[in-house]
Amino acid sequence: MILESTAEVKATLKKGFDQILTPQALEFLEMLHHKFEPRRQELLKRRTKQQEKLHHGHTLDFLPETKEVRSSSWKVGSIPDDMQLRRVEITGPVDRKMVINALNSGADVFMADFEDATSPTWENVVQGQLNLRDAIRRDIDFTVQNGKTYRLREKVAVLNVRPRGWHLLEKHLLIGGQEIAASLFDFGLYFFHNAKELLSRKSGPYFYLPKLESHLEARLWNDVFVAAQEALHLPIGTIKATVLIETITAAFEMDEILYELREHIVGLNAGRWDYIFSAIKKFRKRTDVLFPDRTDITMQVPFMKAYTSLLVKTCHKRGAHAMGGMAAFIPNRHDPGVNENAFKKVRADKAHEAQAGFDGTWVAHPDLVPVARDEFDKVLGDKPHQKEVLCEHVQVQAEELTNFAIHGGKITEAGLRLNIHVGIMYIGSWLCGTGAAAIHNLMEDAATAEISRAQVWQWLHQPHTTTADGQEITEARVLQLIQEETNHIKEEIGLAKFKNCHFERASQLFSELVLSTCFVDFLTLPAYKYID
Ligand SMILES: CC(=O)SCCNC(=O)CCNC(=O)[C@H](O)C(C)(C)COP(=O)(O)OP(=O)(O)OC[C@H]1O[C@@H](n2cnc3c(N)ncnc32)[C@H](O)[C@@H]1OP(=O)(O)O
Ligand SMILES: O=CC(=O)O
Ligand SMILES: [Mg+2]
Repeated sequence: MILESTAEVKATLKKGFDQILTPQALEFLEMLHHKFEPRRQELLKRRTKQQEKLHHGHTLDFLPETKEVRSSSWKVGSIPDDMQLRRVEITGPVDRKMVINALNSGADVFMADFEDATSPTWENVVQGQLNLRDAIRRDIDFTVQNGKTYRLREKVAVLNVRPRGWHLLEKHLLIGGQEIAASLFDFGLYFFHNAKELLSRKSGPYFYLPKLESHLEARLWNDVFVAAQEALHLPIGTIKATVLIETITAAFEMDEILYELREHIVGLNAGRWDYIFSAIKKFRKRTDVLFPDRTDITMQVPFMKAYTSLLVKTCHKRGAHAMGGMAAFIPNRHDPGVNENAFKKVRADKAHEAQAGFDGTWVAHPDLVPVARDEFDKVLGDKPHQKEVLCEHVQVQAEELTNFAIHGGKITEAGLRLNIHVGIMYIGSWLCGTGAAAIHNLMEDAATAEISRAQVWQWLHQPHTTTADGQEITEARVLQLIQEETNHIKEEIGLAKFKNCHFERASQLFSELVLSTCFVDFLTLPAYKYID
């Protein structure tokens, strides 16, 4: 029986978009939606229930019901040749120039990002698919106003794609009147159009999976992969994925996540920024857990060290790559001082990661590729990875993953102000269609901005929180600082940009997010209402 399609695109189709949103591709998305939407919704409800339990004093621990998975001996499946060496991975949004620059950057892998680094306007997400499709076929160029043309070099980075997380919807595609999950939209279109082409070019459909909160969410991805491969008559295991461990709940289920996806997974990545956000979010009401200024939550604090060392150990035990994360320092080609600082900071961060046993890492900017490579080369030499480092001495208990004490950490007026400034700047940029921005020489994206607004929320809603000078953080004080920082931003970027990019709305949204007694799970959920 042939069912009539119920897919409905609620947006205009720009030039070329019809080549992505073909009837066959929509039919494929429809199949994924019908098969998996009910489970996605159940899993989101499960997140809410778990949060309630944490509010009521429960803490996190390794799962008794999956003890066998942790204690038995098994390994992940085969890893394709072109995913063996991933010493340096560049990440970035999916706009045409950036895609070409990233593929040409000299990095081993390019993670094209529909998540933290992309503001998911209709234009960005569909044009992004077109850009990736063209890049895979080496049929891509881009000319800027001054006449400079961008083209692919002979040797380019291996492409991995990060679809949006399970919590987001794509409002422009309805299936039977229901908005499709953004994860299925991004994954489905990329896979449908490119899987076979990639295989013919001796690569494959490779993904990064963001913001998973449990192994059951990994199981859902695994089932999506199986259904997608079957639909295109491709062998199971064709898809390969790296899962970001960037929620504190997932840190307790790393073995289980690898196991659920064992035919498809090649590694775990330490997504440090969302991880910090998740720790704040999950424990935001616990009066014994009050996080200091964002700048004090470094990779060296106990809970971050515990999680990253457990990640390396778990990956290596199971034959998977352990991938490091993003140092936020961004160079500036016009400012040698900023450059020098960024290189120094990133070098130190990458040196730590390489020594801790990671097999590769992320950079946010092409100029950082050689810096990160250099530090990994020093430790790895000629080897593609260091999976033989088993870290058997590492013993991480639940208490260490949830030991949020930060020696010497303080909440300061400057830290409060900075969080407000960065939060509004980032939301303004996101509403204007840009999902990653250099703000005061730091890379800010959806994950880092979440930390800023979650911290202000926590400091305001935990009774009688004070800054180091003894002043209480009250609603009136936060509102005053929001007003002052909004004015500073207006001066900094100029009235025209302030108005055109809806910074007033960004400031309003930031206020709502931090003042509301009910914590909003992701800032991108309410912000999505304001973009087309
Ligand atoms: C927490 C996480 O999830 S981290 C992963 C998600 N975040 C990201 O991926 C952020 C990626 N980085 C970026 O988007 C950018 O580097 C920014 C926005 C931070 C800074 O970008 P810019 O302000 O354009 O930097 P800058 O002006 O120094 O760029 C110089 C050149 O490098 C290019 N470039 C900079 N970053 C990247 C990148 N990540 N990928 C490809 N090209 C890049 C620019 O396009 C520019 O090219 P051009 O000279 O041909 O015009
Ligand atoms: O996605 C990466 C992160 O740090 O968050
Ligand atoms: Mg993230």
